[in-house]
Amino acid sequence: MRIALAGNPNSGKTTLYNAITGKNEKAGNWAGVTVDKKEAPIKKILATNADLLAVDLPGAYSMSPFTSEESITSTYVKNEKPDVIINIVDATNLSRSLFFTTQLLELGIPVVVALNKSDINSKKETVIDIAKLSETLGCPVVNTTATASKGMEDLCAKCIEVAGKTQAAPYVQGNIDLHSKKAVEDADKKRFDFVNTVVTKVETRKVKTADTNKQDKIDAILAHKVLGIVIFAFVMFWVFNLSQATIGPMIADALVGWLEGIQESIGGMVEDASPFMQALLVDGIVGGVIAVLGFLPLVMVMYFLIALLEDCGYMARVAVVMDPIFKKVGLSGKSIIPMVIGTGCSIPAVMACRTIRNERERRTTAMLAPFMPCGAKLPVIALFAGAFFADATWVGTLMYFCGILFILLGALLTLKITGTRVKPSFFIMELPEYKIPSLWRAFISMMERAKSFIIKAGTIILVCNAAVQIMQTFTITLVEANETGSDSILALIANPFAILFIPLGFGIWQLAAAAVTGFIAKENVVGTLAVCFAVTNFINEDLELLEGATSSIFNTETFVLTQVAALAYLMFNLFTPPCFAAIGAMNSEMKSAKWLWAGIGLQFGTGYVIAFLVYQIGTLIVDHTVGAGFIPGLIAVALMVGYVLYLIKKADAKVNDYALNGKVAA
Ligand SMILES: Nc1nc2c(ncn2[C@@H]2O[C@H](COP(=O)(O)OP(=O)(O)OP(=O)(O)O)[C@@H](O)[C@H]2O)c(=O)[nH]1
Ligand SMILES: [Mg+2]
Repeated sequence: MRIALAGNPNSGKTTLYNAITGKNEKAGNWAGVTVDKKEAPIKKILATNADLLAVDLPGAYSMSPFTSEESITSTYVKNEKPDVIINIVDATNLSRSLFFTTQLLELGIPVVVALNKSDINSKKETVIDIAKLSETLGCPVVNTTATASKGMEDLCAKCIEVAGKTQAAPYVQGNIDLHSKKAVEDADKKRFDFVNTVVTKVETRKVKTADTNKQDKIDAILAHKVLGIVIFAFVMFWVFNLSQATIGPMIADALVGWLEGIQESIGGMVEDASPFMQALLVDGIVGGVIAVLGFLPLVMVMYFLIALLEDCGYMARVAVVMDPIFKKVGLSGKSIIPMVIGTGCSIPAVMACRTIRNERERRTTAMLAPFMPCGAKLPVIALFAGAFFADATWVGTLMYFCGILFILLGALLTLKITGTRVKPSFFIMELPEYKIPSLWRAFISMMERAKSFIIKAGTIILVCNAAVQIMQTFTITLVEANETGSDSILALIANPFAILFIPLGFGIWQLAAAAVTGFIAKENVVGTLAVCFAVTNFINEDLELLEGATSSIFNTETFVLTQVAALAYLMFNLFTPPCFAAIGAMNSEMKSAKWLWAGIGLQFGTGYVIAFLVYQIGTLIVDHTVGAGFIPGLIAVALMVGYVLYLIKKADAKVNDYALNGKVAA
């Protein structure tokens, strides 16, 4: 038996789904977290009857969808005909929620209403007469608190009870002309009137204005147009400080020590094997994986903090703060949600673009969201911040805000190139109430993400490291490469790229190889460097600054990477296209090959130009002379800029053309 969970955004569908299925799908304190349907069997303890299947759906305000994720919900309940619908209603906002409820009740599928967040109602002394509501709606109503798994048995029992039965709809719209805006509006108004009479009948509120005033006062500061941005910068600084400079590295130190112990014992076990096999297993596979895993605590602390910020309702305010800025470049505050999600991983971030109604805005956001430093890029940031910049915190924060800046610039460029005159899209975001974030939920969310980080390290990263180790050990004729590996297969493949990177300050084959493997997965940058330089522990003293600017491993006899070049390299890795998986997600959300290739082109262009500017201008400031490869680099950058200007001009001409024709017609 299939039970669909449907209801308004942010009503607690996913939390309830997790409670009855034992899954850990992402829930968050804002509207539009779930963008795709998810299915899982309901836990046996909740129902004596076996095969119950729950389907979590994206939030919807009505059966006539506005956004593509809303249409997933309406299409699902209409076409897939679930056996029962659990309509999750936010009990703190009955009048808004029941609009959708009355529509669901018209479908002829048995409905059970879950009056969720009933804990908040008890606190606020809002009382809802369940018996009366159930009688008026003609379906069972159950009080639930999904966060505490309360009311779940009752809910499941009611579902089994109503399955296969018919319910009379309390309100029937009748036939109207769906093409007439007026007719639809009138019908909606009538429905609202009906809902309001129901609410007045069943709900008694003890009005507590003091409470809402307190929220408004906090919002006046946190969502203030200027102060809000300063506070956001301050908050992100602390997120990076705790995750990358203080708590994160402390835990990482202990973890790496322990992992190195394991590596040694594995080394002991294969003492008798051939030197090649030893190197492959101990340095290549185990060493490379450990180098990446060493950063796990940093990533976990960051995930934990972001989860807390999401849960308390702060991130929804950030969207409001950013809205006016994003509007100027043709996006809206809605685009900030994919970016917040992007600090975890670009794939769900790109998928979250579905909540954006305007097609151009949606594609632009999907193309630019990967500029946010995701969890996989964090180890790269931490490595370079630690190795080259004693104060690790500002590097991470800077990269975060550079990500936002490049998103804004990219959006502006896209706007100019597509030649669209911006019709400001309205951004209405319901601000969730502030609440004390749950440490437990943040912990669960952190563990869920940590699990995928570990799995990735043990699979893709492991295989890549092994491949890199093998390619570094042998020449193309399959004899052993020299000590430095400069005649190895890896060097052979990486050298052409290294030449392209000379104007960016890192024309070194090892670094080029790491940047290239980074397109498979960004953690590979760290893994490949670990294998190439035979370093396992990037966290502790190995990388402490030497006197002067650069760290020990990047300051060998063969090459010296300056601080400026290191920053350019870091930015190149962060702001070129994301990993292949994220590009796949971009492809499926954009649904246009032209946009996809333009997006990848823009990402490559951005990374290259930024790295060039950082390296050349930085070198000019530090050494009073431009860096290597300045002229060829300048030509390459000028060509890219020229091409973009040409596209803008072409778009402008098209727009003027329209304007002219318009005049003629008038
Ligand atoms: N106090 C309280 N909070 C709840 C309850 N159920 C859910 N929440 C919170 O409400 C917020 C939204 O929960 P989600 O489960 O993500 O809501 P959703 O309906 O799946 O939202 P979308 O996927 O965006 O449509 C989260 O911050 C939850 O912790 C509840 O019973 N009581
Ligand atoms: Mg959800």
